[in-house]
Order: sequence, then structure tokens, then C-alpha cells
Amino acid sequence: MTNKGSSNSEVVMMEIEANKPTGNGMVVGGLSPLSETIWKEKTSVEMVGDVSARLAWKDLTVMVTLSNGETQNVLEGLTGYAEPGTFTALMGPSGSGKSTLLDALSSRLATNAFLSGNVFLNGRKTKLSFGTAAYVTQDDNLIGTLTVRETISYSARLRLPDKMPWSEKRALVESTIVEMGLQDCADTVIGNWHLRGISGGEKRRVSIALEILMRPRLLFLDEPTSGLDSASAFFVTQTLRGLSRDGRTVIASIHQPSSEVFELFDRLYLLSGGKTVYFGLASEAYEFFSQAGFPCPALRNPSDHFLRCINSDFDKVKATLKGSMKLRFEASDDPLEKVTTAEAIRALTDYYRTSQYCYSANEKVENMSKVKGTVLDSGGSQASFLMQSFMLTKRSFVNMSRDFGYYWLRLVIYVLVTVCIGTIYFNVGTGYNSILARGACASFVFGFVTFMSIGGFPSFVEDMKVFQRERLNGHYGVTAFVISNTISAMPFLILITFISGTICYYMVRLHPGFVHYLFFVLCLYSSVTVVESLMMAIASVVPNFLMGIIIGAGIQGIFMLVSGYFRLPNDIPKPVWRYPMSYISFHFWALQGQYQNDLVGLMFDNQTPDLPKIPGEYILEYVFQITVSRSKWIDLGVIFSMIIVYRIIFFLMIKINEDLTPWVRGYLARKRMKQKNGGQINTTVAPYGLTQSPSLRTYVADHRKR
Ligand SMILES: Nc1ncnc2c1ncn2[C@@H]1O[C@H](COP(=O)(O)OP(=O)(O)OP(=O)(O)O)[C@@H](O)[C@H]1O
Repeated sequence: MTNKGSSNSEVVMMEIEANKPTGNGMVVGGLSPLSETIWKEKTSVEMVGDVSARLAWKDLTVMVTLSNGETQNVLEGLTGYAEPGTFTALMGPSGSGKSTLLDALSSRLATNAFLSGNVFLNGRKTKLSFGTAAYVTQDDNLIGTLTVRETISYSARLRLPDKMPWSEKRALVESTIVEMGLQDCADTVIGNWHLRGISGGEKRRVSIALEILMRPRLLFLDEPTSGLDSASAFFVTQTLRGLSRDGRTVIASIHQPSSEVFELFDRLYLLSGGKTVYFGLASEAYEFFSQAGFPCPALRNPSDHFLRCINSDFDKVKATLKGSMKLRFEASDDPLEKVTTAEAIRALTDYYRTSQYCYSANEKVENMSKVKGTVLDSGGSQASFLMQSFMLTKRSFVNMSRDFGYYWLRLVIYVLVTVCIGTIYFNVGTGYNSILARGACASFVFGFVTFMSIGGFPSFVEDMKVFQRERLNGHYGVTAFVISNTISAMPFLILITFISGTICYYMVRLHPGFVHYLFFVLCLYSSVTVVESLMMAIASVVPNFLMGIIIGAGIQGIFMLVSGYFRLPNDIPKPVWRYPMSYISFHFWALQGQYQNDLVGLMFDNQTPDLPKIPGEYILEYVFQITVSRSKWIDLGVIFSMIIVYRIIFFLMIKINEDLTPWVRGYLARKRMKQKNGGQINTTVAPYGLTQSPSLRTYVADHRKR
């Protein structure tokens, strides 16, 4: 097998070097004639003005702190660049640092990773902000209950300007569906634990469609072809190449490309153990390996050969096979028969460092860092805050109403549990024994029934994953998300608490009167909403189901303990538990309010019929130790204000994660680098804030004209 990729790529590169974007002329593999027409229309619209993204990185090193406190370099002194109109593929064995390089370039490194070196976007030191570049991650975090078309439509309405007519937005959605070859599954749901949906490959394509919808100038993709069959992988790669021909800069990590897919790459960045093995034209990699003493044997796919040469795991595999005598050596023209892979990697990296490829890459990066180009703004949302909030609320509401596990299952369980409460405390009456029964009933309702809301945590975690993906790509703001999340849940919580509250109230026959009933259900509603808000705040920092549920259950357990039922208020130890814990606990306020609501105005039988009846007020003050001078409505007001406090905490958690954590990381990174380099800081990525994409504005303006 020969390196067929060379001819195609060379032609392409010649066109690029001549500064002639091939946009309209390129064939977009696998697309229908309709899609090609739409594609061409868009291309002519968007190539107005120099809004292209020239990305260069120099001496990029990423150091991670391991759990044992030691540090490890994941990337070491990488230098390279990606130009508009080109498709750069990152290749390397598993663990070679492909995802880390993408994360470093797009400013998404993990909290324990420290970056040194420079990233230049159009000649300016850059830290990409939300939405400046689109990033398609390895995980497809999508809303399972929406169809493909709905998913893309909501995304369009969340991000395109309010003034753009819906017909134009829809046209853009439909063309994106066609571009990604999703026509056949456009009306199929994405799928979740109880809904059979689209395939994994189709999910990948939906994730890519969501990011190309806004025509980003810079597109990062982490393994866009993983899990796809060869035809789908070819289709996706061809589409990405088509996007790059549109004047965009596309960088993707690709695991094990077929020869057809490899032919579509313009530039190749080969990584092994965090070091550059080769960076240059994909078509010249074949030549490079020959020059370095590792020519591709006949009948071997060149990309397989490159990866075979730089995957040190082969040494281990060989040693194991040799040990078990399963490997027989036969004469072959494979250069790797004579050396170990570790030796090959060392030879290749050394050869690259002294080669013309490395020299010209360094020279190019040097030049690119000097030429100051357009400051690229964020390609994030162009929709107004109100539109974002409205669309998010609508999308979230639709999801909640379709997902059986979100609220419907909880409604069923709530009804079942409250019927149980109703039958156990049925017609509780005003006998002497009913005094404690009423207290226990209220305690169970506001303790355990509200606790059951913890069941929504897995759904919150799913919501947070979608939010994080969309937020990092600049789809909308944190405030819009928090508001929409609060509003969309409201109807369901009202439904659940009013139905179950009514069943419980009338079966047990608590204090007669509509206002008393209303207080009870409002108290239940506000308490359940507090639990939801608490769990949402937990989900924003703990993305793991089990850990989140354990933490949420623990917090609520403590709140229940100090509510004044399991230990009477005056008996709760004063430091910590009474002050401030019982006042922080919503159970405490709910019980204080409900006890008053239920007992004030009722007369209870005494222990024996000859003794006088006991007024409810007396029981409140001397049995339950309730402050009767305070209105029950104040207790209810405190619970409602807790909802606001928890939502603010939720908002702050997200903001701290976004703003404060990177700042602390930057500070620590500088400190560590200083220590490592003996008091000298080399270069760190400068913080840069970038907003709003001119490319999209041009596109939208032209759309309007049309
Ligand atoms: N934040 C981190 N903390 C600790 N180790 C890390 C961190 N990020 C990356 N690594 C390590 O760095 C190496 C490179 O990881 P990376 O995910 O970039 O590799 P990759 O080439 O993308 O692999 P794959 O193809 O399997 O996704 C791995 O050994 C990984 O364990």
C-alpha cells in the first residue's frame, strides 16, 4: 500500500499557501446536492473580512500534580500551529497527550494541571474565553428526551439573535442537519436510560452539529470519529475538512484513522509520551519516517505504521508474547523488528528536533507570533438574556415533562407514600394520643417526604453536564441557566406537593379550614423546593451520583436532627446544634410553622375524661416548646427565602468554579514554575478576555439582507 494521501493534500496545501481559500470548490464528501448548495451559500456569506483564526503554540508544557503530591509532565515543549483553511490532526497512542494538548489550547485544563508556554491567536497571547473556540469533547452530553431536530433548534434559538426570523433560523438548522447527515434520524429522540434513541455515531454527529451551527472560526474536536464505523468516520472527517475549507481552523485528535480518513488531513501532529514526534504536512510524514530510518513496509497503511512506531505499549506486548512463546519471528521489511519501540520513539523525536520540519515549524510560529491580526471575539450566544432564559426554561420544561424519571416517578411515589401516611394517621382526631400523633405526622411529612426529593439528583447531574458543555462553548450565561432551572421545575413541584399534600391533609384530617390547608401545602412546596435547590447546588460541585446523594442525605439528616422533633428545641445543645444549626435547618422552620398551623385553636382531650381539655396553644408552648408569639407565616417566609439563598449559592458555586478556580490555578502555576526554575518564570499564558464573533455578525447581517 502506498501513501495515497500525498497527492490530494499537496494540491490543497498549495491552494492554501497561495492564500486562496478553496471553500466553494471543495467537495464535501457524502453530502447531498441540497447540502452542498446550502454550504456554498453560507461560504460566500461568511468569507467577508479577515476573521480567521491563526493559532500557534510555543514551548507548551503541561505539568500535572498527582494524588501522591508528585508532579509529572504530560506535555513537553510542544511547538506548532494551525492555520485557517486547514485541518490539523493530532495523532498518537493512548495517553500520549492529545486531549491535554487540545485542553491546553482551549484553556480547559483540569485544576491539577499547570501550563507554561504561549498560545497565540492571531499573533496575540491568548487564553480562550467561553465561546471563542468551539470544542467538541469526547463525551456526548445531550438531552436524551429531545429529538435531533429539537436539540439543534433549541441550540439555534438560544444563540442566534432574537431579531433573526425563525424561518432563517430553521433554514440554518435544517442545513446543519443535512451537513452532518442526520436527516434519517432528525425526528428520533437522542435517548436515555428508558428511551431507545439514536446510535452512538449519530450522537457524535449531533454534538458536532451543535458546534458547527454557529460557524466557529476555530474548532477543536476530541476524537470525533471514535466509536464510528469506517463510513461514518470518513463522512465526519470529510465534513470537518469541508468546514476547514470554508476558512476555518480545525484541529481534531484522531485515534486510529483508516487510510481514507488519513488522506483528508492537511497537517499532522504526532505525539508520543507528550513529545512531538512529527509536525508537518500529513503528506510528508511518509517521507519523514523514511528519512528517520523507519520506512513504511509494503502493504501497511502509513498511518498504522506511524502509530506502530510510536506506541511503546508494543514493547510490553512483544515481551509478553515472547514469554509465552506465541510470537514467531519471520523475515520481514519492518524496521521495528530490529529495534524496540522505545528506541524508535527516541530516534524519531531526536531526528525531528534536528530536521527541517522542526526548523520550519519554529520559524513559522515565530512569524505568526509577531504578526498581530484581528482580535477574535467570542462566538458565543447572540440572543438576548430574556430569549436565553425563555428558551432554556422551555427546553428544560419539555425535558422534565418527557423524562419519566425526572418528576413523574416522584409524583407516583409521593402519592403512594402520602396514601400510606393518610391510612396510618387516618382521621387523627383530638384525643389525648393524637397530640403526639400530629407531631409525628408533621415530622414525617416535612422530614422524610421532603427528603425523597433527593431522587432527582441523577437528573440534576445530567442537566449540569449539558450545562457545562454548553457554557464552556459560550451558549448562554449562568444567570439565565439558574433562573430557567428554577422556573421550569416550579409547575412540577406545585403539582407533586399539592396532590400529595391534599391527600395527606384530608385523610389525616388535620386542622379544618382552607387557610390551614393552604399553609400546609405551601409549606410542603417550599420545603421540597429548598431540597431541590440544595441538591442542585451540590450537583454544581459534585458531579458523581453516589457522592452527591450521600452528601445531600447527610446534610438533610443533620437538618432533621435539629428540627425540634427528635430532640425538643430547648434540649438541643446550645453551641453549634441550637445556634446556628437549627436556624439553618428548613425542617426547623417547617415544623414550627406546621405545629402552630395545626394546633392553635384546637382543644384536646386530657388523659382522663374528668380532667379539663387541653388547648393547642398550651401544647405548643409546653410540650413542643414552640415560640407561639411568632406568626406561622414568618416561618413560611423564612423557608421561601431559603430557596432564594440556595439558588444564590448555586449561582456562586458555578461562578467560583469558572472565575476563582482558574485564578487560583494560575497563581499556583506561577509559584510552582518559579520553584522549578529557581525563581524564574518562563512564560505563562496571558489572561485574555474575548467576546462576540464578527464572522457570525457578518453572517447574520447578510442573512437579514437576504
Ligand atoms: N489532570 C490530570 N491529572 C493527572 N494525569 C493526567 C491529567 N491529565 C492528563 N493526565 C495524564 O496524561 C496522559 C495523557 O492524557 P491524555 O488524556 O491527554 O491522553 P490522550 O492521548 O488523549 O489519550 P486517549 O487517546 O486515551 O484519550 C495520561 O497518562 C493521563 O493519565
